[in-house]
Amino acid sequence: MHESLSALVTGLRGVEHFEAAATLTLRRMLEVAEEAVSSSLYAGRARVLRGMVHLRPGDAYRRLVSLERGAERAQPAVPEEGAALLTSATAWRSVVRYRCAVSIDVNLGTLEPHAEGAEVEGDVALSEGGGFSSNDSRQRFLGRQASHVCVLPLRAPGGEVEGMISLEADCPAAVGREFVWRERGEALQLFTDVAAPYLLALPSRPVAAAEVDEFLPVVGATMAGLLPILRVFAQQEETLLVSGATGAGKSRLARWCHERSERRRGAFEVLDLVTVPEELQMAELFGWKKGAFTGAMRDNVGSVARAEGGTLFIDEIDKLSLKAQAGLLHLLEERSYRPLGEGTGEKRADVRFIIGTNAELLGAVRAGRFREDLYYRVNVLPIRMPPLDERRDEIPLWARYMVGRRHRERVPSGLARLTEGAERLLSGSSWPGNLRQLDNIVRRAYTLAMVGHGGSGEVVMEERHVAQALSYEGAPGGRPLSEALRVAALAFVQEAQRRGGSLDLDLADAFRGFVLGLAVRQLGRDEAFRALGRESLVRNRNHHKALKREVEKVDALLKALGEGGAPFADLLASEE
Ligand SMILES: Nc1ncnc2c1ncn2[C@@H]1O[C@H](COP(=O)(O)OP(=O)(O)OP(=O)(O)O)[C@@H](O)[C@H]1O
Repeated sequence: MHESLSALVTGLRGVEHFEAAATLTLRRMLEVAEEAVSSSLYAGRARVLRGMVHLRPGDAYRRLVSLERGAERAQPAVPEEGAALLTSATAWRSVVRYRCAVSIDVNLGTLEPHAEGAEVEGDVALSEGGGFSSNDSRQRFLGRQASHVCVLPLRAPGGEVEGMISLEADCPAAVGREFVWRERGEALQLFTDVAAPYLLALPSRPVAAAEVDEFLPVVGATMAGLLPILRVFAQQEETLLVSGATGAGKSRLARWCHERSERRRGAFEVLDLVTVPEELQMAELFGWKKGAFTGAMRDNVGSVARAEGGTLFIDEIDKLSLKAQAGLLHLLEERSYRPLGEGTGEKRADVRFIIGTNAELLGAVRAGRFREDLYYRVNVLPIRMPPLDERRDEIPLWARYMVGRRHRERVPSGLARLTEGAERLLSGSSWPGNLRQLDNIVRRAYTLAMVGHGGSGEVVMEERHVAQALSYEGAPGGRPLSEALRVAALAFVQEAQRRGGSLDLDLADAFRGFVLGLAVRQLGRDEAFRALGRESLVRNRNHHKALKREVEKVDALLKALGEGGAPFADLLASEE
């Protein structure tokens, strides 16, 4: 065992991607399981099937890898038939709750934590909140022949459970009896603990972004890591929960999933609860019959009926009233509903649900504003859309895509582009409003660029257009200056670290140059110096020297970064 453990450590030191680390770890752990089976009383009557690594910090899936026993080569993050290879929400909750290995007897529906003294859970706890209660998770295990499953927590250095490793075996002879998991539990946990720092820290292997389309036109490094999971989630019938900040692109992602599902030929319906008053939510969802309430002049189908055979995306779910929550829960559990004013009989709903939220739903549960049973019912396949600030590599790509789209709306042929400086400025800004805010700025900058455009030839969006568009963003709700500075400082530190000491602290003085350069560009020379409290420099005709000194610091920084260029040279030239 020690040999196997040190071989794992050596192997992990040499890998660069999460997928490789996960495959290596699973291979070793499956060997341990196999040895245990062959020396147990189930030798010859049990098969070790597969293992899975599943990262889920903050309660949303981040990465997923599975390895079939006997598969020698590293396999894709999610195999083609991956639809069946999801872990169970119940298993995940048990690992988070007990923070130790847990054995699951799928046929009996029991789960047993390995730690001494931890209480044993039976059917009741398993059926709590949407896991095995809906039979989906259990069916998933049964569907892939797993009778006995061991789940082990992946713990971060602070002790938080940020993922899990699960191992599956087929051993009908052991139904209701102790399987090998408990006996080898400590060893398996040791492998898990050794691998945890690598699994939790390594980036995902970049994937070919074949999935790119108008709903997900840009896939940077972070989104590339999520794509394998999204691809699997898209094909499920179970409810998908998409969380993320406002404007991050949740509804487009929901549409992307619909387009990749078996239901793509059906309707994609959106019900945004922000736009529906509480008293009308039930009616909007389920529809109504003429006379069901004052003002109901004729029959009306609701969102569920419109989405029949397709997908219903319900956005801002936390805005749902408690009454409508009860209605939705019934719908999700029974797959049936009754339009308002319909006397008897329920309609069947053949709909896949995708739920969107930018609120922290568990907080709403704790505050008593959201039903716990509904929370578990919608939290089956959770995914978090990262904010734009967590996928900054995408900013210039999105900007180019948005400019192109905007231009085509106005002029079907012809070209529009951003200058390097314009892209750099967008990349350096922060985006609390995410893609929606970026889209707004790009549109504004495009309009500004069109003002000076003669009407023919390429439209070029320059840095000054972007700067001007950004200047309108000083509205409340924008990021405070101190925070923006913190983000910039952090970027500087990270870059310095990456370059191993070649980025001198004095180069951070470039900030003054950026401030002055951008101010002159936006406000004009005199007004800029006045706004920044240096009017006297203009009066004494010292302003040119001051401007030159400061923008040279910008040039020095860009040179050190290897980017080159002199973004404010034109300001100096016009003074000469
Ligand atoms: N694929 C895309 N193509 C073009 N623009 C996009 C795309 N995705 C997002 N955007 C821009 O971002 C805006 C917000 O996108 P979306 O509505 O999907 O976000 P959301 O996370 O659902 O927002 P909210 O939580 O506020 O409902 C869009 O209106 C559009 O301006």
